[in-house]
Amino acid sequence: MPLIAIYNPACGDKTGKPTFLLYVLPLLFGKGITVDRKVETTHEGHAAEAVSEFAKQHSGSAELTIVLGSGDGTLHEVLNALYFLDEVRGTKINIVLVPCGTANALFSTLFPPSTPEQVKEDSRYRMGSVHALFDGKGTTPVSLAVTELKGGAATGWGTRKTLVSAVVTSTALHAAILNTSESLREEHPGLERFKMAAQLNVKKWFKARVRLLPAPQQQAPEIYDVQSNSFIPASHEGALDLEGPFAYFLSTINVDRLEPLFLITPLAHDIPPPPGTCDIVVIRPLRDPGVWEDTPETRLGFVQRTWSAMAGAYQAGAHLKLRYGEGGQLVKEGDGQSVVEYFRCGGWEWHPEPTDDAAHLVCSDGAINRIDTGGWASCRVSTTPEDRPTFGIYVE
Ligand SMILES: Nc1ncnc2c1ncn2[C@@H]1O[C@H](COP(=O)(O)OP(=O)(O)OP(=O)(O)O)[C@@H](O)[C@H]1O
Repeated sequence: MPLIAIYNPACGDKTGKPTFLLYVLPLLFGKGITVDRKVETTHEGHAAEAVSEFAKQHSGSAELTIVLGSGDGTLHEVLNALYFLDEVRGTKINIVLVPCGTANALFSTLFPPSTPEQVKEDSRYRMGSVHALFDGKGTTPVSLAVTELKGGAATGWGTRKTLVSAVVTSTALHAAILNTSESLREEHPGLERFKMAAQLNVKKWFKARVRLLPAPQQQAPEIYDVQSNSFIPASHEGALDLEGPFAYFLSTINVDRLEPLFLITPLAHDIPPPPGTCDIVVIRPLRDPGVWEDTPETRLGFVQRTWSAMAGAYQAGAHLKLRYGEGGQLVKEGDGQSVVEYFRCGGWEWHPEPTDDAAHLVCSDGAINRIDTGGWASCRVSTTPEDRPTFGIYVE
């Protein structure tokens, strides 16, 4: 089976190159596995170029293997390059994932670490996917969310850009954090840059309207009900509209976390999602009984609510229990409004208010894109993989 090994030497704490030279390539060699091409990426987009060229050369192969040393961003590049390539329609793409990035959301979901340091320091743990290849284990399918950025009146109404995500698609605070964090990468290569970026953006509210769409097998989008610990229909039929403003709007597939210990969508693990669905976490400040309007004061006052929810995600998903108590304080029990709304459905539309520039950012696995003024974004979990390649990751 054709096999390409690619590593990004610049991602995370820049250990991709020594990891491949000291561990991955010798292990493959020791097992007699032929590496048809080896690529050290030299620039953004290089991984996409390399896999596209390799796939074209091996057009017609039923399967291709990619040994990838990266974070979620380079994986995103690879998936986007191959998803749209005619030469690999119907091809099974098997990925051996070696975590070399900053957050490594997909790897740490598939291989939950016992400590956050394990992803950086435990070389046996980091080779989990490599060993799964050796052991002849099958691959776990990777679901994909397809996001279309639609133009506005000034730029034409059609689809301006299509993005494929395997981890996260978000707007609002999370997209703002990823946008800011890129400028901090050089000085702060570790996870701390996401916390610094959060500090800089947490006061913002994002003006938009959302439509949640049911998956093919759902009558309606579903919402998590903490009392019954299950998902229940969120509307009587069809789509569900959510009015903003939003503090947080984020959807995931394949993962329950965005960092080894940041479990933002923990139900993706606890209540396994049916095919064709994504998990969505929303925070809307106007659900707070103490917030009547959008003013600089209410935005400032809400900051602590958002921090509490984010802190809960770091405490094994405790944010799902947070609700507004009678005195306005946050509590973990009772029947007050939940701070976080947790949905499961087939996709969503995000319609930003044209005047709110910050609401126009869309994050797709860490890559930041901008919706045209007057435009909107449509995200759907892919349910028609027949005319596309399929992707799987080797997991122990
Ligand atoms: N040699 C290079 N120099 C600079 N950037 C590169 C190079 N090779 C690849 N890139 C880019 O580096 C970016 C970051 O990579 P990646 O997302 O995999 O790591 P990360 O951001 O550290 O980890 P994570 O996404 O898990 O937080 C990608 O957008 C990729 O295109």
